[in-house]
Amino acid sequence: MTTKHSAYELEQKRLDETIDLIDKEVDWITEEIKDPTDDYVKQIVNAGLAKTLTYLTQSRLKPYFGRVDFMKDETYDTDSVYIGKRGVVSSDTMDSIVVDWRAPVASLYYSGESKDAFYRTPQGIVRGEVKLKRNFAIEEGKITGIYDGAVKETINREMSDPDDFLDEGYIDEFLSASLDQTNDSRLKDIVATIQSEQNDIIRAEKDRPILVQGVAGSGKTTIALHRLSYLIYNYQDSLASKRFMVFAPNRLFLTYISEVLPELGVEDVQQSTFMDWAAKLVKPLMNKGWRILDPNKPLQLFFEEGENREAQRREARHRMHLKGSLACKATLDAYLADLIETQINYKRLSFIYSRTKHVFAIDGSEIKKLFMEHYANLPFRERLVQLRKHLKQQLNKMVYAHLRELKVDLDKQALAKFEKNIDTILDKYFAAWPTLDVFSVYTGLFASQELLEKFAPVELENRAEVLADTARTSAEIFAAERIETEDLAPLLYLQHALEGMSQAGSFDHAVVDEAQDLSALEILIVSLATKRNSVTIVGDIAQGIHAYRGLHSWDELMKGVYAGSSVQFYKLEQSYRSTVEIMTCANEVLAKIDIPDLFLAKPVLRHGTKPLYQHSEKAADEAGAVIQHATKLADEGFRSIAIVAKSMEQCKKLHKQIKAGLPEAVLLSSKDTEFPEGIVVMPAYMTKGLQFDAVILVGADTENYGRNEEDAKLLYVAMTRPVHRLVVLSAKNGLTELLQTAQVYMEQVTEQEV
Ligand SMILES: Nc1ncnc2c1ncn2[C@@H]1O[C@H](COP(=O)(O)OP(=O)(O)OP(=O)(O)O)[C@@H](O)[C@H]1O
Repeated sequence: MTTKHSAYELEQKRLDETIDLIDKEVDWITEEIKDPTDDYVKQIVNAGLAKTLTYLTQSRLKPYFGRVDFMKDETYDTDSVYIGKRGVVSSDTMDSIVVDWRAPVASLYYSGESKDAFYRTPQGIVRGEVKLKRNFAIEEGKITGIYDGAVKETINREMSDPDDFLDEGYIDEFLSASLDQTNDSRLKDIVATIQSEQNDIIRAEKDRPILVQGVAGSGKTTIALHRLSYLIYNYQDSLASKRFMVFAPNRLFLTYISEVLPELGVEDVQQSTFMDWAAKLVKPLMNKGWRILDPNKPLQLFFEEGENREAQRREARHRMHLKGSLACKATLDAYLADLIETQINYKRLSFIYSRTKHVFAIDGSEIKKLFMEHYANLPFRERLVQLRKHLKQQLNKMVYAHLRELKVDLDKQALAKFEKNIDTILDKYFAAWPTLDVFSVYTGLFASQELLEKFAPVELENRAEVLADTARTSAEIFAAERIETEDLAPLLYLQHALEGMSQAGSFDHAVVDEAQDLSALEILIVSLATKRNSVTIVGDIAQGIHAYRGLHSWDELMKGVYAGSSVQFYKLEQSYRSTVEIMTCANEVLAKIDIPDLFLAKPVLRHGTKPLYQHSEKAADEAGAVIQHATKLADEGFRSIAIVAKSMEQCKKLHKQIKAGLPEAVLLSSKDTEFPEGIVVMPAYMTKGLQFDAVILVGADTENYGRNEEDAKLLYVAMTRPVHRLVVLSAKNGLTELLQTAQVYMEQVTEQEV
């Protein structure tokens, strides 16, 4: 396979030549930019050259990872294209020595076709046949592996049902080799091993909503970021990466992903949680002295222990669910329409011209029609502006016609006075119209059961109870001059309807990661803030741990937010993160509950050791087991180890208990933004989206995880975080029922055996 490959000599020669050429490029660029210059244009050129120089210097000993031979239908010529992280062009000949992975022709390397292959260029589609797909493992300028599997794989797939391959967990040799090498759990670029179904998403059309349901570890976060890189490379004239936005669930996660961004050449994208971004926009709308409640309060309410919390949880669930739904949008729309219909007195607009006693008038019904129908698609405030403009023009026209009739020739000054008078008349007319302030309209509506009952859609499930709970508990929150994070999206929607959202269309492209955590209304707001619906929304319904908020089915977006648009839905079922042994156990958990639209992960064929399971009779012994396992895993060389308990309270307690035995363990909370290597202790709900070499799951017992959807999903999230090792610990009354069948796939150990 490696040095014995028949093409080894030729390929090594080609690599040596490429390195020589890069060295020449490095020399001339170094020479070119060595002297500082006052010439502004040259400064810009030099800055570009300096970037190229940095990349060439870093990549010279590994300038590419793949090759594709393509015979064009038109000419029957076969070109060999070498593909790397960035393109390399010889400045002597202007030949492309290495092609950037994002270039149109490079899609041949990733797409599954071999015969009837094609790629798109701005000039049109180029068709032909892929003769060879070759992967290289290169270290320090030496080829250490040549893999020609890719075309074989395609042919095999063509011959049998592609699903058979997925069922078998098919994996090509090169991918297998690169996954095996993973001893660093940080997010990294995957340009050398992007799979065909991932490539389709990365290269999907720019101006349409892309929705991706991908199982745990299927590469959703990774490919969403690669898509940004692809878009910026191919549309640099119309897109700017600083107008890209990545929404992710927490600040820790943002730090986690930001490390891969420079690798992908998109380091200056904006990143935020939806809440931080929305809060910034909503604050100027709020009354003085009002605050936004701590977003962690609901998590604690739902995941922390506490007595008599059931009623409180039910009310909160009703309220938060309604505020994130499209039913909320419908309620706001209906209320606004009613305000516009009933609160505005569409009076006749008239005035008398004192000189002639002529009455100029526009009928109230005409004004109403203009406002309610003609300008219906504009925000309220804009409608007022347009209506006023229109009325002024109409009055002016009438006045001029009248003056012409009377053959009165007014001088410039008199005309200006006339116009001023019309302005005064209009000022008076509109002064009687309500101002409809966003914040008061919203708080007024949601604190009133009567108004909610009047305007909420009739088909709302469990309507009476939901509306009563929502109005009563919202009124309580508002009375304390607070709003909660669930109020942000409805407030922004109302701002959009009344004033026009201040951030409307401000992003060139937006990525929503872990989209199952956002509500349909929040996703609608992201779309309103993004030009031409250019959004990539990735998530996994099976990892939706918030029963009280978030998406419960993709239909909420497909048939709701994006109904009537050219939305594209993709499914990723192959999982790349964890070993077969870990994923088998995790899948057993999901099988215990009944989730509609469930997508089970198919792990790639990467094997490891069985997850370990240890039960401690006494709860106090569990901490000892944690220390023992964590120390052993660290000794084995695993660099990132997460100790995961269900709640923050439990984590704090555990952290204290293990401190003496594991002084290096760091307790992470949702306020943390740094993501340290080594041993961390964190609650399960915060592990979402992250990955670790090993996870020690503490307290996997009946008391913590009941057989219900919420707990099962939370457990699943925690179990799908490790790349290599999983240890499950239980105490008290034994292993949770959710793991009963998974137990056969785990190796049970005792304290002495660890
Ligand atoms: N084509 C690929 N080649 C190599 N590694 C891959 C590939 N696709 C995904 N991976 C790896 O799989 C792991 C999981 O990727 P990522 O975190 O993007 O998945 P995810 O779908 O967002 O996961 P989750 O929903 O569980 O948070 C990462 O280590 C990533 O590098």
